[in-house]
Amino acid sequence: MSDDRDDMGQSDMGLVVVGAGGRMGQALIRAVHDMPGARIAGAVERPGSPALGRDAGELAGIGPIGVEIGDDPLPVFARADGVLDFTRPAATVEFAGYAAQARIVHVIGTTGCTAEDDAKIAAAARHATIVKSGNMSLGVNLLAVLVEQAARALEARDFDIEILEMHHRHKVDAPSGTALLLGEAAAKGRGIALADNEVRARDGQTGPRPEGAIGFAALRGGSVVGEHSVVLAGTGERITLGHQAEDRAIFARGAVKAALWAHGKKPGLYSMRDVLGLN
Ligand SMILES: NC(=O)C1=CN([C@@H]2O[C@H](COP(=O)(O)OP(=O)(O)OC[C@H]3O[C@@H](n4cnc5c(N)ncnc54)[C@H](OP(=O)(O)O)[C@@H]3O)[C@@H](O)[C@H]2O)C=CC1
Ligand SMILES: O=C(O)C1=N[C@H](C(=O)O)C[C@H](O)C1
Repeated sequence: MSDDRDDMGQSDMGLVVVGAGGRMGQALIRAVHDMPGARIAGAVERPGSPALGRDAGELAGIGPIGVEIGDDPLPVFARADGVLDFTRPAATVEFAGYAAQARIVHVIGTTGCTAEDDAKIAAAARHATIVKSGNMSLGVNLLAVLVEQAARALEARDFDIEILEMHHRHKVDAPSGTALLLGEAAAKGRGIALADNEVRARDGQTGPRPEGAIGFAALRGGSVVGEHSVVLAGTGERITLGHQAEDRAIFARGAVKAALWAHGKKPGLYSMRDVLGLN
């Protein structure tokens, strides 16, 4: 644990960044470095990663911080207060188990998890304090509240809901975690289950649109950080609610704030809406 104590004698929260060589991993290193009350307790990458042995700060562009990227999470988790995890579903499930063993905070930004992955994460939340969200930004979580309200106010027989997202060419999952989060918000507003009403793709002779469906469309290309629009399409008018992410720093700052919020909370599975007080 840390010796870095503030004026009140409180020590900073020690955070491990897993996937430290990735796009979000590097943004997280910078965000923890800049955030009062938090410090980097470790940096982990997958075995065989070219980032192994590098200084995490140097790789993230802030200069050396004396934290070498390693490939063994267990000893690093054992001396940390929390984990920031934007990696891949299989890795995240494994890290949730380790966070549960260590009884620490696990902030999960990884998207593309299956229902089976989510069940394992929920089981880990019996012992770990987990905050999981498809989007850690303030803007998107506020947008989700607005989408829920709009979906509640506008009836399914009058307004169709379509969710459009665009991301960079490297993204490996679709629809995005954010699109699904917004779909859940719309479904909640309508009082329906997303799983029973979602249309994830359209191709060929699709037939007319079923009333009450929530449709998704995903675009991939270039360096787009993340753009989401929720279209409520009526007859003769259309409402569009949207968010454009310009910098990954918004997700990284949100994740560090989530960790600080979760520190000392009892084990359980929390969302970013809990963290931001939007529930
Ligand atoms: N919730 C949110 O607010 C946000 C969520 N995301 C999500 O975060 C995830 C990561 O995105 P991004 O940073 O762009 O992707 P990257 O591919 O750039 O980063 C993922 C990193 O995790 C590493 N990794 C994979 N497996 C392991 C493992 N077992 N142990 C340690 N590290 C591992 C990868 O290594 P390698 O490349 O060598 O395999 C890579 O460095 C995605 O699911 C994305 O959708 C992204 C932005 C915001
Ligand atoms: O992969 C990304 O980049 C992003 N993933 C998240 C998602 O799937 O919604 C969040 C953000 O849009 C960037």
